[in-house]
Amino acid sequence: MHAVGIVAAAGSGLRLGADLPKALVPLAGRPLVAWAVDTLRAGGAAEVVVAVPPERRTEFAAALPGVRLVDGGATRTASVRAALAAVTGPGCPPVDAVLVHDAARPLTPPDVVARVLRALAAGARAVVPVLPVVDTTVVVDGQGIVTDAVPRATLRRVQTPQGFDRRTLEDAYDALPDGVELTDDAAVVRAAGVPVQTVKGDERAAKITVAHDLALAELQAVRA
Ligand SMILES: Nc1ccn([C@@H]2O[C@H](COP(=O)(O)OP(=O)(O)OP(=O)(O)O)[C@@H](O)[C@H]2O)c(=O)n1
Ligand SMILES: C[C@](O)(CO)[C@H](O)COP(=O)(O)O
Repeated sequence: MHAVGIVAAAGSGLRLGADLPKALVPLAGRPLVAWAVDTLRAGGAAEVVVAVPPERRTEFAAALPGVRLVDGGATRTASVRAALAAVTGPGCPPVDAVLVHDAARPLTPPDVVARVLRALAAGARAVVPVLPVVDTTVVVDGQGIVTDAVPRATLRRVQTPQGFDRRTLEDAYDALPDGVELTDDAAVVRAAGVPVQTVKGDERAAKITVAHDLALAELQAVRA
């Protein structure tokens, strides 16, 4: 199966609060985005394209020598849409599958990529890695008072990379009206009525959102 990888790396990382775009923040001396590119390659992506903040292209090019960059957009949905057009548009080599990964999940083991690819090869049109919810989960009102508890046996935390049959992902993005922003690509294909299959995720694929996440990842990277 010929799979291409897209890394969404055009976010600013407001919640992390670094003085660099989050994808350029170093983890064990290497930018987060470089870890994410390596994961996709090691897991089986034949080519990787990275959506970057247009105004920071020079720094991303220096961090990722030889990697194809595209200008990302103001939202994750816009960034993935731009990268998808670049890897599947007219004149691009034929591609069976697309893997969409977050630069913000640098320590994702290549095994997760391989599980997603195996599910696609077995016939799934859309695949996401997931983990169970381990905390009691509640609903609160406007005053922060708990009003209900959510049964969690069927809840899952969704990670990346998410894998798609190429045509399925293209058609779903084409059908998504401009201006509609969804938090991930599985939501885009679900909006088009496509069933999304799950495979086992990995705690090491945690997303770096706040400073504590980066501190934990540093410890993990040192031990790996
Ligand atoms: N316009 C955007 C926004 C986000 N992303 C990417 O989507 C992934 C997941 O987003 P998140 O972790 O929420 O990153 P940020 O949007 O940068 O974080 P924040 O909301 O704290 O600013 C990240 O790898 C981020 O670079 C992107 O490519 N383009
Ligand atoms: C794509 C994602 O990482 C899956 O868990 C997540 O939805 C991104 O979250 P964001 O906060 O909306 O960027």
